[in-house]
Amino acid sequence: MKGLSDSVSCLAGVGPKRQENLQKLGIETVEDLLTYFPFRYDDIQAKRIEEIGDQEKVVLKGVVIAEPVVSYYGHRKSRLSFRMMEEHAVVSVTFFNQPFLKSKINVNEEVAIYGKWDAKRKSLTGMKVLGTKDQDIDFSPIYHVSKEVRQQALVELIKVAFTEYGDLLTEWLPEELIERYQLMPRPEAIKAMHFPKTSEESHLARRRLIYEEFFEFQMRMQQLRHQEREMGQGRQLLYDVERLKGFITTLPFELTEAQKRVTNEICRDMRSHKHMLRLLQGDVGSGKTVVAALVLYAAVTAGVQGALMVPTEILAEQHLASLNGLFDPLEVNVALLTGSTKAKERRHILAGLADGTIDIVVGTHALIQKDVEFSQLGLVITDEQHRFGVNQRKILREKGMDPDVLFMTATPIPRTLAITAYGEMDVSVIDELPAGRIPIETRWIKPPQLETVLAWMRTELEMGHQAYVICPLIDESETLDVKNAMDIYEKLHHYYGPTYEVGLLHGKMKPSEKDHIMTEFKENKCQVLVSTTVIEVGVNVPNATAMIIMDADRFGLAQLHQLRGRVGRGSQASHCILVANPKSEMGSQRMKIMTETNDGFVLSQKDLEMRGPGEVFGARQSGLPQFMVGDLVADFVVMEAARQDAALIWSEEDWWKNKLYNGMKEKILTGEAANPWFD
Ligand SMILES: Nc1ncnc2c1ncn2[C@@H]1O[C@H](COP(=O)(O)OP(=O)(O)OP(=O)(O)O)[C@@H](O)[C@H]1O
Repeated sequence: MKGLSDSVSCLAGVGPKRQENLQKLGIETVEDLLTYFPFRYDDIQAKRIEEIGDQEKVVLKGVVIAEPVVSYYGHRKSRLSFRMMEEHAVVSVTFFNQPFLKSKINVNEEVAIYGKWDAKRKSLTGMKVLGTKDQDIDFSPIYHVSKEVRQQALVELIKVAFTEYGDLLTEWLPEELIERYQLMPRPEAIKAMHFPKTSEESHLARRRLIYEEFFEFQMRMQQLRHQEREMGQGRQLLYDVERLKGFITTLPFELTEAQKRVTNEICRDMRSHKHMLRLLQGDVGSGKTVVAALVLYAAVTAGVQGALMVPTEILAEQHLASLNGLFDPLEVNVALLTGSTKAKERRHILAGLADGTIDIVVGTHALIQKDVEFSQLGLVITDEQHRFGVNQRKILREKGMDPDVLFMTATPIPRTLAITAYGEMDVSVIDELPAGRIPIETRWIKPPQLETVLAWMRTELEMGHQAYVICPLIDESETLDVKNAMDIYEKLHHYYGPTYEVGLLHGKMKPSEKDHIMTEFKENKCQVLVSTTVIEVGVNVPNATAMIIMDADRFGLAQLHQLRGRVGRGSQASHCILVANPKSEMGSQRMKIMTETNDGFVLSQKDLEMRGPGEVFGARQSGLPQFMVGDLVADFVVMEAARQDAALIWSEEDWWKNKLYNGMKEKILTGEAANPWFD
């Protein structure tokens, strides 16, 4: 029988290769495909020519006013040019190497052209001719795609899926909620997300799906809490206070008041019968790693093992080194387990974890693989909680382990938002930086001043310091980002070489290559590191005192703050230069705020205030759960409503016995989460 959980390979035109490519986008079943929503729409009506930024991709509609001309040059190269009258202005359009398009361009006829805008020349470099009658020129959905799966192909496939499976889509939200919020029915909303007829319709569809997504999330957070209670009492970890105090006296610095406070909060949880489910928040550089070390050590003195899970191998190694440094005077056996741990070493570590001779293990997801057994796992700490979620926790439980769990994040989230976003989790905050830090000085410059900055950076390098140059996300496609980073790398290599070594780090590199270049940078064998945002989380190179962030307006405030936190980690004065030419007033404001404050909480509060509901597709804040349709910040009100609705339902005893909730029972109690929000 046909079902939405059928593999996409059941669809006409999907062979093994295509299936594999879709899988890379996270699309395995027909339902995955139908709910693979566009992240924005190209809305051509909205823009006037004066508002289009230079090099921005747009669709322009107009009447062709001069016969198109094709001229050939070079080896099989051609240029097709014509002029069209847009609403108020004459625009010249050029297509390269597509002479055959000439037949589609007729004088006095209306055309719609998708292309890149050159603001100075008032001309458009065409990329596509669109039919003007087509409704989709107004609302062309734009999906996150890959090199192998293109926009158009994806749209066609979604159409096929709708024809064959569309009528199997069902409603699961309770009637009372649909009525209360006047929500569009689910099947209709899903269809309108892909093929909206009007902007109004697309708005209503999004509204419905945002609520649905947040509501499911909140229902599952409640479910987690509920299971927590069902599980009954957790284990008390009776740690040795004297040994812990002794450890604190060996630290090379005095703990801040905030560090003491959160350590107490966590220790209290460990000592109690309750399972710990706590989020530790601290601004970049606030000293979370030390707190992690303290509580891991506490767990060890209670006779159990601890695990520290981090998202990348680079970070795992770095944390291992920090822990080993801190534990130096103590008898603690710490091991490292990642995807690249060699087989023999791995066997050795697994044996040590199973027989309890290893006290603490630091690692990546490799830690929760099937064959990893612990003797007595009592505490799991995960750094950057969004990468480790409910599902992994389930895996640990299924191994017969039920450790206390502490999530750590460097994203400073305003408290109200944190409570809503993390449902029922307890939250501890380190809201103080260690004394003696020199605040990072942040400056904002326009691209033409870059030369001056590069010259200034040379003086930093001459003082023996190191620098980061961060390249932005350019496009939906990672390939272009990498190319951009490479261009900048080439340029700097030319500029600083051979006196200074320039390195390149990007997401497409193999883990071993990344490790290699990171190590070179740490050991100061390379002085300038050009990088895409892969370095964002947690890298600690105190000798790096300068950072240049290219096209800084493409990043969200929270992300800029995270990036900036990579400098200013030592005792030297540090600088962060934002290179940006923002196209909007809001963009300029954001750059300005960055230069005015170093306080992550202030920044995230500002971010929250500035990002009105208008900017629904805005850059997502890192560190928060990831949603497919909703935006936690812009749609905060919806999230809060969903939280209250879910809490109310769970407060009803055995709500699943209520017939009105039949659809929801299936979805929440038996189904898998549609979106692993924290992964
Ligand atoms: N109380 C303290 N006094 C002085 N230095 C401290 C203190 N606590 C931590 N440090 C130092 O501050 C630096 C940053 O600490 P740590 O790496 O733990 O920060 P973090 O909160 O994990 O930051 P990030 O999220 O940016 O990685 C480290 O070099 C650490 O040794």
